[in-house]
Amino acid sequence: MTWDQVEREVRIVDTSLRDGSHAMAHQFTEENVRDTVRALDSAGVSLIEVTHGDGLGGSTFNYGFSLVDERKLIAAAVDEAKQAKIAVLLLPGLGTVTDMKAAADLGAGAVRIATHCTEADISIQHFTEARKLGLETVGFLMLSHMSTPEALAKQGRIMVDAGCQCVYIVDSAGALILEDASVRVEALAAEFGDQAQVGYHGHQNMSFGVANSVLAYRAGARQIDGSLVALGAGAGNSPTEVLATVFERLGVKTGVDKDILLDAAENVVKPYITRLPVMDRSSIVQGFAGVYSSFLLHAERAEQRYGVPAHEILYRVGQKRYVGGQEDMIIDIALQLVAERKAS
Ligand SMILES: CC[C@H](O)CC(=O)C(=O)O
Ligand SMILES: [Mn+2]
Repeated sequence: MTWDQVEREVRIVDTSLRDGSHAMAHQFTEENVRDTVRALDSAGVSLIEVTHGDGLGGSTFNYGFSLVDERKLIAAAVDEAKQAKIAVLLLPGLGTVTDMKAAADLGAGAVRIATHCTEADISIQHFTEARKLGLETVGFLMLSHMSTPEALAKQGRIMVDAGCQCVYIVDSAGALILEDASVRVEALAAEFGDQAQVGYHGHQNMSFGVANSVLAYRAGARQIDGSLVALGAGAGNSPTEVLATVFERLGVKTGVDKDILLDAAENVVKPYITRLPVMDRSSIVQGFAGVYSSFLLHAERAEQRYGVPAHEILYRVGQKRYVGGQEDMIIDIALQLVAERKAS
């Protein structure tokens, strides 16, 4: 059975094995992937994302090397999934069309193409090629808090015209608070009508992941991301098991079995997590200052190396409005802070 045959009013998409890769410092084993996909698949989750945290081709010095080649992990996920489709993430400029074709050859059925929220035009070629490959297509407008609903709708329109079937408001920094999320979703839904769906991807840095997801659904979002045990960058994503429980309590059909997800969170994912996502000072600062969640571990490493607190580094990153791809600049900020401390 495919996801569109099951009665569901909203589709819960799981990104534990992609966004969670940031929190795991990209150290997923094949066994982690197999166990997690088996559990999600049996719970009825119809789309499961598996890739390096920064998408296809992300295993590099700048972003951090994967323990296991992501192609091996994608193949393992495809092998375990009985009903679910496996999705891969691609950031144009980091991942290539060749990487996307290789993922499709391995059996991936969907690609989620992510750009900074003002740069949708760099995704056009990738959407065109993805549709030729017969992949389901999703667009991510990352760091959506940095733009207005109207501007986001225009960027979403670029993706839809290029062949994207669902555009996400991505709260990469966990910076959106309640209406901030719903007005953005509403603007996209009004722009697309029935030409494309709208999705919502939340982070828990200021604890709004699940609440924003409910508001996003009410504003018209039909795909909502989560991660088991919130496993994701920063303070993590909206927990998949909580999304399923809350939607069931609200009487919104998701087509997934919350009890299997609750069991998977406790007994499959929690035992292998090396660093539980938490709302601590650094991740809360990320939400407040609007900093990309995946910068957290980079800032923590800079703290270890240069002796300046990660939360101070992250404040400065927020002031400078850095975006994805500027991970190496975190070191510059740490060095500046060291110099300022010496000078004072
Ligand atoms: C580097 C890609 C990024 O982690 C995508 C995402 O999940 C987000 O922006 O929140
Ligand atoms: Mn994310």
